[in-house]
Amino acid sequence: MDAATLWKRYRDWLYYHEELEVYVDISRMSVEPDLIDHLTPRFEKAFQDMAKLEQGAIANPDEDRMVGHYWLRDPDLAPTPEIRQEVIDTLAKIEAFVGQVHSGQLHPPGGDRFTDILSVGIGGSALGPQFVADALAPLDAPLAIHFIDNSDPAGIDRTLGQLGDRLSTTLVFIISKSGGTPETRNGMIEVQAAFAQAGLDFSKQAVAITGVDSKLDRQAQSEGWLSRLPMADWVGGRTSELSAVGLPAAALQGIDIRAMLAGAKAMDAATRVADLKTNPAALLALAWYAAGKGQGEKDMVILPYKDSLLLFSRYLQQLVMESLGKERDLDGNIVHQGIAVYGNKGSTDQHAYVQQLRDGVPNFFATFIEVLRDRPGDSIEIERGVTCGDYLSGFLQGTRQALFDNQRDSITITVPEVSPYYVGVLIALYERAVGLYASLVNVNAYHQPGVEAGKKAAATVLSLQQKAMAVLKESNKPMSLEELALAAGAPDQVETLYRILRHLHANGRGITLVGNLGRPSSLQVSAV
Ligand SMILES: O=P(O)(O)OC[C@H]1O[C@](O)(CO)[C@@H](O)[C@@H]1O
Repeated sequence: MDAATLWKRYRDWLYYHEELEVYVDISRMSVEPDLIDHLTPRFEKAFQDMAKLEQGAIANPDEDRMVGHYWLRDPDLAPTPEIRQEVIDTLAKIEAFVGQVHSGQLHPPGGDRFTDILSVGIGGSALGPQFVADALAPLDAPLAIHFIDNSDPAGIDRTLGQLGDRLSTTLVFIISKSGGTPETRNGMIEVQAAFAQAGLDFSKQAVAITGVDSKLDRQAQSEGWLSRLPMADWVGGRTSELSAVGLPAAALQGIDIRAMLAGAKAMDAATRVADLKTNPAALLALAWYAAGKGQGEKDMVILPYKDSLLLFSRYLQQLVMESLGKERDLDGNIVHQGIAVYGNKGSTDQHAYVQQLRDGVPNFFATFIEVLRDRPGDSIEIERGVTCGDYLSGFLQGTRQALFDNQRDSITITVPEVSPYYVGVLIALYERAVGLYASLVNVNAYHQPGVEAGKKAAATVLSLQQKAMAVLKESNKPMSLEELALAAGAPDQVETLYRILRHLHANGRGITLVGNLGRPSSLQVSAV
């Protein structure tokens, strides 16, 4: 394509929202006019689907739930006065709680002020708060945040070690919509044990953020925890950052949550427009469709050229992959849908995997996130007339060009700055794009049946471990793996058993393994 044609194409496709000061450029994506014609009726349906969802339709038929994250930033859109009031009351409760913590009215038993937050949660109950903290928390945040988002003992120790003596002034958030996620439960029990060991009263420093009347909610109530903040049934984990999941921690760190909500609300309005070329989320959905032929054939590589947006790709990974990665479509057909998402940040990635993006397997499209303002205040010149920020900007343009020259497509999203408002804008933009794309490819974006399989299998493994240990304690002679599996009632689970025993052995957990560890059939196992 010659320069004049490309420049025309750029101008034809460029989306700019004057009030929001946000640009979306899909001119470097191969979108054929035929595709637009083909998708126009589907987009009409997608816009209608989103309108129905915002009006309170059951958008998640499997779970018989409404999907209402849009109401969080504009309660007037809520489908009933009760939900509207629920949103307003929860925000008021969050702000009152934050005010009391900041003023010291709510304080730990052993100090005047809380100094830290320890946020325990996983998936949607962690990724939003992590992204927002990394993007926006000021260096002198009133409270510093730490996360436990896994069942990894060493990871938990590391986080607790970082807190050290400040555990006595740490506010603990246990965040789980369902209130029953094992990793979060495990993290909570570990933290409770650390409190007990330090002679501290966990309940005086703990806050439950969970669905009303969940197991966690009931526990917090019966143990008299410091506070309980409600998660609405109609907010999904991966769209919960602007709910009680993300707002309390953000506000405690001194982040302007009203600005985050305002940014999301403004982007919601911009993406409500039922017209493909003037709706930035629809443009993204169209570009994704064009790249992967509506079947996720190309991965989405997110390249924010700003350090503070580093975790955006991890956040989007859940939002996009848990929403779109589905075996069946809404009619029950097997479709194996999804778009793989990964990314890090530019220009750092230019010295890592951009080599493959430029020259290697062409199985992706890139999304550049450009931030116009380099830093608050002026920059020094690195060379005559050139700043560090000019370099970053040049690297972005250069990589975009180099990819295009080698037939690698890219989208560019441009925002003026990284601020609470624009984090809200970006979250809302992608939430809507995912909703629209899901409608284009006819999948339910709001359930996650696939996650259950791994959870069930893990429960089976732990149950086998308990049975095997019980058998070993009863037995007075060493057994082979096959004998033990048979005695534990799982003759076809020898490999699983071998791996369980190897792990127990490595941790000195009451078994002896004699034989060659690399030759399972040589092993004899007994209880210590
Ligand atoms: O907030 P919860 O209920 O603990 O769930 C955490 C995460 O687990 C999932 O349900 C998947 O297992 C996610 O969808 C969710 O964000």
